[in-house]
Amino acid sequence: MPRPAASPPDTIAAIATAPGRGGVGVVRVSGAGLAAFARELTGRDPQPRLAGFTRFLGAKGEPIDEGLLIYFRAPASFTGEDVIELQGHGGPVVMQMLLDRCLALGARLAEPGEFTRRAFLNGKLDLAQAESVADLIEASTAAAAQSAVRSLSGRFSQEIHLIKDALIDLRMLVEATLDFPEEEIDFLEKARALPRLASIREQLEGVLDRARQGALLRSGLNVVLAGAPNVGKSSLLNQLAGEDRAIVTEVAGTTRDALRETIQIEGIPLHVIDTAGLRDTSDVVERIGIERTRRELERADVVLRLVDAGRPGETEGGTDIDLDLLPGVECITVINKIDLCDLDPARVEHDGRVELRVSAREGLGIDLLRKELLRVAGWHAHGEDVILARERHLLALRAALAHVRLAGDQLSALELFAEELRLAGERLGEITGEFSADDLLGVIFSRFCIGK
Ligand SMILES: Nc1nc2c(c(=O)[nH]1)N(C=O)[C@@H](CNc1ccc(C(=O)N[C@@H](CCC(=O)O)C(=O)O)cc1)CN2
Ligand SMILES: Nc1nc2c(ncn2[C@@H]2O[C@H](COP(=O)(O)OP(=O)(O)OP(=O)(O)O)[C@@H](O)[C@H]2O)c(=O)[nH]1
Ligand SMILES: [Mg+2]
Repeated sequence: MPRPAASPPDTIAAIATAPGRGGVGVVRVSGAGLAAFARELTGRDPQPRLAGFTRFLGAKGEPIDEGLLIYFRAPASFTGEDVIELQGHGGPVVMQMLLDRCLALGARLAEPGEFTRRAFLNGKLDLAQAESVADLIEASTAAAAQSAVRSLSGRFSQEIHLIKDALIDLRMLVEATLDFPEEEIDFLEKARALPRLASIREQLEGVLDRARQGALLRSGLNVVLAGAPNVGKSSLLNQLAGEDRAIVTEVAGTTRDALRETIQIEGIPLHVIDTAGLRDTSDVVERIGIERTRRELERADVVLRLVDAGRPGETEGGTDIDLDLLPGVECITVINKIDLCDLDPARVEHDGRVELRVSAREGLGIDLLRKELLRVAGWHAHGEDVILARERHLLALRAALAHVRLAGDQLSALELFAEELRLAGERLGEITGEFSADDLLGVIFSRFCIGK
């Protein structure tokens, strides 16, 4: 929703391309009256939305660089304000000189996310779309990027609007009936209020489920490899990563520091953490490493508890993980080194606990392990359906669903029924930014990179 601006906005500028050297670099400027700004910079009048080859001039008319200038006249721009882009040669020094020139012409340095924030405030994007801009830039897998693009195009927002509209329709009916109390019961029948409420609930549940999948796609899972020394944790990390990342030796106590490697399975980022083997030791360095293992275990979503197939009970002075200390953490027991005792790769389940038999060194049973990781992660979605949600969206969806469920319990008190529907709609409005406080916007946009 566009908001009226009190006074003309400052002109902001930033280098929009990544730091470092590249073929082309872009300085972006947004504000009011930028045609004059462009004239000072190039010595000629810019043509809206035409990329013109020009020289970019310094204060004394000396050339800083030559490149393309694009002038987007408000409101037809990314931010909805006048925007100019200086597309110059992509070196850090020349980019900084172009930026300094813009600052000298009256622009100030943009804050992180400020261009996108202005796009939001000018009604070019809603809040969920603005967030998806950052998610797209940060996406660590192609699947996550595709989901972010769908949100950017407004698919997620549209679904939220549809549910919100259904809530409003139902509420209007209820409020109309409030004036005729004797007809309340009739109303519920005639307006098919209950089936309509049930349908809204189902839609919300569906969106929430797909959003949970998206949250997984967005942030991934922490998978911690833990167990006694020498059971093959580092070998398993290397096998999952497909390259030699961790040092592997036959010496117990090789890994000292936790090592983190992000892999992906079907587009889900998994942050696999190799840790120091657990045992009582007098070695100072190793003790600190083991302390770190325990910290990683506390942050884990999934623990792969490794055991040596040849010596299942025995831990070479090592200690096993105390699962009781890790409530809510999924644990998969991985029996490693099956090649040494003629076992086949397998997935075995007893007492609800899953055990996988693998050989990290020979690469046996690794596919089973990958599948199992997806299963415990709760991944069951198919590409198109996933909504790349943030924690903020999940909270709002859950709260909206709770209000819709409460409404179902309030059929004998229509005022309360209507109030729950109103609250549910309000929570959904938070997602698209219709009811967002300034401090929330501050938090969201400050996490963007500069120039975005
Ligand atoms: N050079 C360049 N590439 C870029 C961007 C940019 O700002 N500059 N973008 C920055 O993120 C993204 C593209 N996003 C954009 C979104 C809207 C408009 C824009 O001019 N919108 C106008 C006109 C639309 C039209 O003609 O159909 C508008 O919305 O009114 C431009 C870029 C990615 N690529
Ligand atoms: N035969 C066989 N040997 C393995 C297998 N996995 C690991 N090993 C060997 O076991 C030894 C220890 O492997 P690592 O991966 O370093 O074990 P770790 O659990 O990381 O050990 P620490 O870092 O000391 O805690 C190495 O000699 C590996 O080659 C396997 O599947 N089969
Ligand atoms: Mg190791």
